[in-house]
Amino acid sequence: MREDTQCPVVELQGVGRIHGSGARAVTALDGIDLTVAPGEFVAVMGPSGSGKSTLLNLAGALDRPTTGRVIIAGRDLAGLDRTALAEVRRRAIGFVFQDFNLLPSLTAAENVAFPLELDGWPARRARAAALTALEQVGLSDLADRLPDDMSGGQAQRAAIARAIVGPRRLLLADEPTGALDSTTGTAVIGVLRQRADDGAAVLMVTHEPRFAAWADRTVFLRDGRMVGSSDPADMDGLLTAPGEGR
Ligand SMILES: Nc1ncnc2c1ncn2[C@@H]1O[C@H](COP(=O)(O)OP(=O)(O)OP(=O)(O)O)[C@@H](O)[C@H]1O
Repeated sequence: MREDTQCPVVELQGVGRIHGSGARAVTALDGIDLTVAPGEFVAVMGPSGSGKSTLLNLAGALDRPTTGRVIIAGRDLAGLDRTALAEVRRRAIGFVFQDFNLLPSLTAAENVAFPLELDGWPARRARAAALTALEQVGLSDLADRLPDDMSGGQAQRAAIARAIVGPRRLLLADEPTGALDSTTGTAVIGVLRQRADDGAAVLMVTHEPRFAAWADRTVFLRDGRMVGSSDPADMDGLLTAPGEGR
């Protein structure tokens, strides 16, 4: 057990990702080395187009690198077929997508319980875990509501509940506060912080230094390369690309 908790949950070694090919090839990431340990909360910042979502997709086994290695819970993804990759995603990883990806025909509680049921949990136990996760994000009252009847912020919180439910070791969040007001955003970041304190590895993309401040460290991307890793309070000058409004 002790040894297991020392092993990184996710490791990117010399990772590069080129989208497309030929004249249309875009180097989204180049030479990325990143390790996230159990209990560690890492923020990823950088201008639009710097490769943050690509990095998260690779760390979440949703994409494969063009070069380098991605290792999740000690398993090199290069050696896994589609079925094994899907199992790693289902069992080990919770993912909060920028556009939430809730299933429209399922209620909030059903959306949250769904990955557990896919994993063989009995329905009643999965629902109980889903209700606990919804309570953690302040959404208990909306457990039986459909995504179309929720505000953007409510849907985002349901997506976060789905990512934190169950015993997942890696939590990946792509701008999880984007649709939330400041108070709710802070509460949600508190939930992610708590997951890390409970032993999960958390990797979160954010544009907001005040949310990155909750992380143990922040890595900064620009043009697909890691250009810094430091206290978010010192990074304001790095956050905005020339001519960019953010
Ligand atoms: N499927 C794709 N096909 C072609 N190019 C892509 C694809 N996905 C991303 N890119 C390009 O790769 C680069 C990195 O994109 P990525 O979405 O990872 O950046 P980002 O930092 O997450 O941006 P944002 O903050 O706007 O979400 C960009 O130039 C983008 O246009």
